[in-house]
This record gives sequence, C-alpha cells and structure tokens, in this order.
Amino acid sequence: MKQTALSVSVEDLKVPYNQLVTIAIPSAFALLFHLAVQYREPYSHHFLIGLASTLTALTVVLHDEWKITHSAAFSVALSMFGVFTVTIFTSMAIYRVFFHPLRNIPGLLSCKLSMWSWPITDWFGTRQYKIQDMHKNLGDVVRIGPREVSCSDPSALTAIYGPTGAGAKTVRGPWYGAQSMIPHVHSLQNEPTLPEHNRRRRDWDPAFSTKALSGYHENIYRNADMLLDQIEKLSKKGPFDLKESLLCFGFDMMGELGFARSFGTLKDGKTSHVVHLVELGVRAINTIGNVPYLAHIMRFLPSPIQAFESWLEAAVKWRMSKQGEREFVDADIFAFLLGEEGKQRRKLDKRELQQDCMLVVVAGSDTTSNALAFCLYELARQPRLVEMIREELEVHFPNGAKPENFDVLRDDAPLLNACLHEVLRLWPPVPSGLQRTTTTEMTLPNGNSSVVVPPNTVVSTHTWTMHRDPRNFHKPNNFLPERWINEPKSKREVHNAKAWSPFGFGTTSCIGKNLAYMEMRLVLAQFIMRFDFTMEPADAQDFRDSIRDQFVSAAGQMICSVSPRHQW
Ligand code: HEM
Repeated sequence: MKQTALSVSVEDLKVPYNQLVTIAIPSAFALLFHLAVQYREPYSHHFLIGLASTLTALTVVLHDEWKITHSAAFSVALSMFGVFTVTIFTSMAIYRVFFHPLRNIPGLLSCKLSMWSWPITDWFGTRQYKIQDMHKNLGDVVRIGPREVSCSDPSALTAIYGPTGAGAKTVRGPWYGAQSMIPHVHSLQNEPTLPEHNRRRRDWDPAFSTKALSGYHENIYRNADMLLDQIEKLSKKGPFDLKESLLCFGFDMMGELGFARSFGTLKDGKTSHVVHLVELGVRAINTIGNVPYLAHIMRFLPSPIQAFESWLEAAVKWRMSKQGEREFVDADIFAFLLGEEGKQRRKLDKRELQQDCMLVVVAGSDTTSNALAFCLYELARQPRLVEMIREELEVHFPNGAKPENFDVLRDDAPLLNACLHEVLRLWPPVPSGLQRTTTTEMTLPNGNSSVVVPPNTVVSTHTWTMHRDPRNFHKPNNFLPERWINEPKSKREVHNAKAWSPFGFGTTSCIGKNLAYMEMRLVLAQFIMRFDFTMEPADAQDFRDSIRDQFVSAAGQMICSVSPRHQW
C-alpha cells in the first residue's frame, strides 16, 4: 500500500535510531526546561520554538548523511516540529490556567492564556472599557495577562507606586521596554529601575521648576493668542473641528518648550504630517507594547515606527546643531537635558536623547490638548455651567480685557479649576494602567481582603475604573465640577479624592502637571470668555464614540459651532 507522507513509520524511513535519539533527547530536555522556568522566564517558549526550528532544519539538511529520502526527512521534520510546538503550547496553557501562582485571580480565559488578545483591543482603543468590565464583573484584582494583574482599589496606588515597601522595589513593566524601540536605550519614563530613573529625573526637574515655568509664560500666552485667533478665523466658515486646533496648540507648545522649535501648525492653521506621524507611531507602538519582542522586530521593517524613529533622530540632530540659539524660549527642556543649562548629572547619549524627545512631544501635547477638548465637549452640553464660569471670571477680565497676571486663574477661579479636575477624572488622558513589575512579593488590597502576588508579576492600578467607580465618586459618569468645591451633603455623595490619579503616583508621576494646568487654565478661561460654543447632539455623540485608549487618549473630530461673544 502506498504510504502518505505523514504516516510513514520510522522503519520505512530507515532513520537511524541514533539520530532520532539525538533529536528526542534535546526535545525532552527543552520541554522539561520550559516547565521548570516558564514563570520566571515568561519568554522561554520563544527560545524553545527557535530550538525546534533549528532541529527541524537540521533534519532536512542532514537527510543525505542519514541516508533517508528528502521527502521522508521533510515529513519527519514537520511532524517533529508540530509535536514539539503543540506540546509546548499545551504545556504553557495548562500551566498558565491551572498551576500559575496567579491562577486563583479571576480573569478572562484569553487573558490568562496569552497577551495576544491585547494588540487587537489596543489597536481599536477599547482597553479602558475591557478592563473596567472585568473589574465590574470579577472584582478589584483581576488577571489581565498570564502574569499581569490590574487593581481598582485606590489604596493600591501606594502599594504599587509608593516610595516605600514593595512599591519602591518595582521596575517598569514590559510595555515600557517596547516603547524604548531600541533595546536597553530608555527615555526618562522608560528607565527600568527607580534609582536610575530618580537620577535622571533630577536633570529634568529644573526644566519644570517655578522659575522655569515663569520663563514659559510668554510662549504660552503667545500660542494661546494664536490658537484663539485661529479659532475665530475658522468659526467664520461654520462648524469646524475644534480638536484639531487644540492639537495644533499642544504640539506647537511642546515644540517650543521642548526643543526650541515650533511645529508651526498654528501658523499654518492645520496639523502637519509630523503630528500625524507621531499619532500613528504612538498608536503602533502602544499596540505592540503588549508583545515587546514584536516592537524590536518592527524597528527593522518599514512601518510608522521606523518613520517616527527617523523623525526623532533628525529632530535631535537639529537641536544639537543649534546649541545656544534660543529663538523661542530662554531655556527649553532640551537645554537642561543637553547640559546647556543647570548642572547635568548624567550625560545622555544621542539615542537616549531621541527617546526623551519622543517623551516630550507625546507626553506634553496630546495629553493637554485632549483634556481641553474633553472639557469643552462637556461644557458645550452645559450652558448653565459656562455662565457660572463666566460670572466667576468676569472680575479677572474687566470689560473683556485680559488679566495682567494669569496666576489669578490658579489662585482665584475655583470653578474653572474644578472643571479641569473633573475632566481629568471623567476623561483621564492616560486612562489605563501604568505597568510595574514586582521584584519582591507584593500585597494588593482587594476590598476587605488582600491578594499576595509573587516577584516578577506585572501590576498596575486602573485609573479609568477607579475614576468611574461609584464607591469613589457619586454619579461617577456625570460631569459635576462642583464635587471638587462643595462638601458632600450626605454620606451618599461619596468623594474619594485619593482615587483621583490622572498624573500617576509617586516619584514617577507626571513632571509636567503644573505646566499642563497653566496651559489648560489659560486656554480654557480665554476661550470661555471670548466665544459662545455649541455641539450638535449627533456630533457630540460621534466625538464621544471616537475616544480611544492608546495609552494616551486619542479622539476623532470634534465638530463645534463657535461664535465670538459681542461683549469681548
Ligand atoms: C493633562 C495633561 C497631562 C497628563 C494627564 C499627564 C499624565 C501623565 C502620567 C499618567 C504620567 C505617568 C506615566 C508613567 O508612569 O508611565 C506622566 C508622566 C510624564 N509626563 Fe505627563 N501628563 C500631562 C502633561 C504633561 C506635560 C505638559 C508634560 C511636559 C513635557 C508631561 C511630561 C511628562 C513626563 C516627562 C513624564 C515622565 C515622568 C517620569 O517618568 O518621571 N506631561 N504624565
């Protein structure tokens, strides 16, 4: 009877017994090795698949020497590879679901088995909803990856990001490694260990000191004026995408303050290809951040990531060639990072500067402009609230004149500031968790009990869930700025300010918080005083539906009707 390729017996093939043993022994060892190390070495299966491929290739290459036919060698190789990989994946699946130290923590089966469901979720930007649903249905501590847990109890902020205990010993999670693009080259945000991060952060701090921030006033005023003038111009043609104008403001600000170079988008009246490149690059990097080894492969293939990297390289080269030339600002952030200003404790290499360049552009632009867009989206639907803010601000804008010193907006405009706190609660620009990897056992609060996770577990708190949890804020899905001003009237009006963490927590929290507030206050106050604005319900719904979680939030068009107020 004619044998089919895959049903040949060893005897038929005449594969020498010794050669089979040569293949079988390392395979058996490989599997045992995998079973033994898969928790401590979560990527061991990649090494083993590589080994299987090598053995398979060897079988094919050596078929002459082993005196078996080419097709028989191919069949053996294929069967062996199949058996090998199926065994590894079965062993992985069984281990992850039934024997893993996190096996008792509830989670979706797809998450327990692998990280591969996340790239799809992240490409479509629905991570915040998926994790929120898991917390709603399964509890405060849920398993969102084979070795990853998310916590929605606010006291976990101290446990995970706090300066003492197990939190102080954590390192950045695997997502940050993928952001680095170049292995072992990090931005401040991706620096894996806390001591090294803290050393670097000391070089950044002077760029965000009170003195430095007052040096940025002129830039913020000028760019805010350009933004408002551009809005006035666009408003004459009918409803337009207000979010795009706010994005231009965010990018131009960070270009000037970051490395003394404006992106010039406010002048041109539209976002440039660089802005789109950054957005696409960030979306791609975030998507594959779940599977960090993919990021390092993608770097070598033509992709938005590669194009983004080339742009960063050119931007840093340009800035280094302009040492001492200060067109826009006395001392930009890069002046401190390059050691032109202040005392530099650690000289950064060119590739680290590129990573920091990405951090400045991404962390400082999208976050602030999105927060402003979300705030105006909420206010467009609450004209009474807008009137109340105007009443509050009238004193600072007598007869439409601008205040001489915008610090009054910080010190004497509680409702304006409450709107910003509230929008950062309801629509946090960084909605999901900030991964940390434990290096020692960590106890995570879980309602009235707690959960202990072992070293090498990836942990995070889920900002979106905590901000919209009725146990932390009453009517959590409503935009109610008054909650930040008035004392709760009854026990039912829960207000747990400790759950509010849009800027992260601890020593790695946002360095740009004060700068962001300065920009947002200035733009919001002037916009409200200068314009009336509305959104059609359908446009408002479209905007809301377009909001995506791409580590930093992203959103589609925000079509608004804006008209200058005659009093202004
Ligand atoms: C509303 C606006 C903003 C929000 C909500 C926000 C949020 C955050 C969050 C959540 C983190 C922690 C990230 C982590 O642990 O991985 C962070 C870090 C950071 N942010 Fe912001 N950010 C904002 C504006 C800005 C601005 C204007 C800048 C100016 C450049 C900035 C620069 C940074 C930097 C450099 C870090 C890294 C800090 C470190 O690792 O030590 N951010 N931000």
